[in-house]
Amino acid sequence: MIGRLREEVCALHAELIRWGLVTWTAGNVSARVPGEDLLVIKPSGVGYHELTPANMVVCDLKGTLVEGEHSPSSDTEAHAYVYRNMPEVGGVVHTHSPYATAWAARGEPIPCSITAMADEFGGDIPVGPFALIGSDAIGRGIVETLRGHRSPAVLMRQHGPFTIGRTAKAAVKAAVMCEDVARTMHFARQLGSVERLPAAAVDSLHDRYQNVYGQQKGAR
Ligand SMILES: O=C(CO)[C@@H](O)[C@@H](O)COP(=O)(O)O
Repeated sequence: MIGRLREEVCALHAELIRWGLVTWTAGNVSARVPGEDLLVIKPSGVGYHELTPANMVVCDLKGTLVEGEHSPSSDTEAHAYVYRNMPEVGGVVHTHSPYATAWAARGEPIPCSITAMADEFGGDIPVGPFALIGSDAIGRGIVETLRGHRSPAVLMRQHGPFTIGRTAKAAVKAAVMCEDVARTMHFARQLGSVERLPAAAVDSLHDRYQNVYGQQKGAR
């Protein structure tokens, strides 16, 4: 299981580069090890082109290194705090994607004014508190903001987006969609005012997208 997760987490880091969500060594992806108090995450400060399944790091859910030659990501404690406090979460992602990070820099939630936001986020993308790196403060801010919230993304104030998902792949998808809607809403706001969708429409769109869209059972 851990070997497969090393491969999956390594491959998902390449998606952050592919979708233009990170610069240099910023950002990180982790996956919970099912049934274990463990997570797999990238090594800190290692270039994306140098990441391999073998240099992924295994930590316990306090953020302590369990297996690996490298120091774990600076955000390991934040990811670990989320896993300890949100048992339904299987993956956590952090990026510095430019448009979402610009909304975070302003401390402004992204208003749910387009159907793509209702689909993936079920409402606004909220802002979490500013917190310094290197403790579980960021993790506390993520959990405080997202617990009971439909959005899988939070804009940590003056820092950048963190996303969660049932799997690491779902958390990466949320990070990709977060940057996509942050960009669209940036353009919309630049050229005029925007209006939120009616709550009933958001509920209906979110339900369809989460439960029917695509090849899900009952889609036909
Ligand atoms: O923003 C932060 C920490 O929150 C960056 O240092 C982070 O994106 C990358 O750090 P790591 O290389 O994962 O240690």
